[in-house]
Amino acid sequence: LEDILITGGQKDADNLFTFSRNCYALVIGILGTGDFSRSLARRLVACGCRVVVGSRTPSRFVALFPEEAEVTHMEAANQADLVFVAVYPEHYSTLVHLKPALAGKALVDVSNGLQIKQEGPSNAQQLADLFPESSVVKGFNTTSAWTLQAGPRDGSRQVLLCSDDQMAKSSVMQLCRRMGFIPVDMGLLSSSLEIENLPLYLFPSWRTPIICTLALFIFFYLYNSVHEVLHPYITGGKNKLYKLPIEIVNVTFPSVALVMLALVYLPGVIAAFLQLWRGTKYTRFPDWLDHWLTRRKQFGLCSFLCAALHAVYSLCLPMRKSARFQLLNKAFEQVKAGNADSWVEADVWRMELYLSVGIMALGLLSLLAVTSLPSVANTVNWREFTFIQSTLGYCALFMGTLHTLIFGWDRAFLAAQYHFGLPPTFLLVLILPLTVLLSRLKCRYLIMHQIM
Ligand SMILES: NC(=O)C1=CN([C@@H]2O[C@H](COP(=O)(O)OP(=O)(O)OC[C@H]3O[C@@H](n4cnc5c(N)ncnc54)[C@H](OP(=O)(O)O)[C@@H]3O)[C@@H](O)[C@H]2O)C=CC1
Ligand SMILES: [Cu+2]
Repeated sequence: LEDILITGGQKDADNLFTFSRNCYALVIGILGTGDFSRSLARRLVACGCRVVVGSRTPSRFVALFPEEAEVTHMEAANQADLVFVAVYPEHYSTLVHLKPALAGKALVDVSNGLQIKQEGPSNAQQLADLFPESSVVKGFNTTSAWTLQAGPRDGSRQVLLCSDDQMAKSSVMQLCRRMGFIPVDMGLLSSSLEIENLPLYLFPSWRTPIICTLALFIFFYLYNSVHEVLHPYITGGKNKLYKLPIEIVNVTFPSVALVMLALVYLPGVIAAFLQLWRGTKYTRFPDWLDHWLTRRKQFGLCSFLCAALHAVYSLCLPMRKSARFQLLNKAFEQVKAGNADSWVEADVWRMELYLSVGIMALGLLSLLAVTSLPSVANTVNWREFTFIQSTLGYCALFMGTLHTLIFGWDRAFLAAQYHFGLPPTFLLVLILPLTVLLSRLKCRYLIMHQIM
């Protein structure tokens, strides 16, 4: 077996060698004259390949292709060593008359599905069934016509490829490198279903975090509107609708940011408790916890976005006309009352501390967000990464909680006076981070005493 593997490998290597040497002399066929075909032809011509384009009506489209490319009838595909099928899969069956011309050649299926498919056959497998004598390679569907045309400088460089025929796949990989892309071997043709689904996914790992952010935002926004707009209107007939676009949004964002940040660390705590409870770390977590643990980065980035927006909104608060009028009115009332000094030491200190802690929390969150980028994360080792993401993350959570505490403690009691009970906002915003912080300390204690 080893012998076969070695000689097989040698043969492959030889083939690759002759292929790469002949790449310039190689004839690449493209079926179809659509957007994809045009961009691909341009790219191939630019890297020195000979291109033959097969069309049902060549005369109509010849002007759209670079001069170096030959646009002829479909049957011309038999001149090519490797053929790209740039035709929609619905029309594959109209190509069957090319079966003899395409026999023994590598066919590249670049098509995308219209919807996410859980079960096969994929487009590439259907093409392979139609052309059993050709070797089908799936690839380039994740590369847009635009990327092909602009060249790989300005777009994604990875091209995912799969095929049952190792030789055909190697040739396409080689061609890929010639064109400046990075081929990624995805294995056998059965992977084609996954490759076809890839461009159709809509932020799959972001769905839960975004839904959570939106739900929390709506909840806190409604609560704050009732508290700050509806309540003064009903009890005092005051019109406070002007608060809706900025002030209410501004007090809503930090609550969402803090709860989302707590939700980054909560699953880790639950997981640690679960392991302690079970007395082992060698059992699987339930699916929901698994799902939650893998989405922590997205939760954190949503939290960062809310915190950053809160900072921008806060900076804009004094710019508003309403703030200026309120300031003037206050000043006038003060003059009328003959009060020369409105300095309140406790209020001053509270504001200074509250702002300072808030800025620190935002700074730490930015650090967490930046180090979550793959290119930055790759430059730190595992210990450094956990130090930043875990220790500094808890610091950010602590500072954020402190920020809310200093700002909101008297509001909570104020609201209690209005027979509102303790505002649920305040409760949720404080209880969740505090629980996480406390249980984290407890976990540390348990681990330190080697109970795990
Ligand atoms: N556009 C893009 O950015 C990308 C496209 N793709 C895939 O590439 C393939 C082609 O896409 P695109 O170039 O945009 O599509 P177009 O509609 O622009 O082109 C399709 C071409 O197919 C040819 N064709 C052959 N047989 C038939 C037939 N029976 N009926 C209709 N047309 C036929 C036509 O050329 P003629 O009239 O000369 O025969 C036509 O120009 C698709 O499978 C798509 O999923 C993949 C990634 C990106
Ligand atoms: Cu704040």
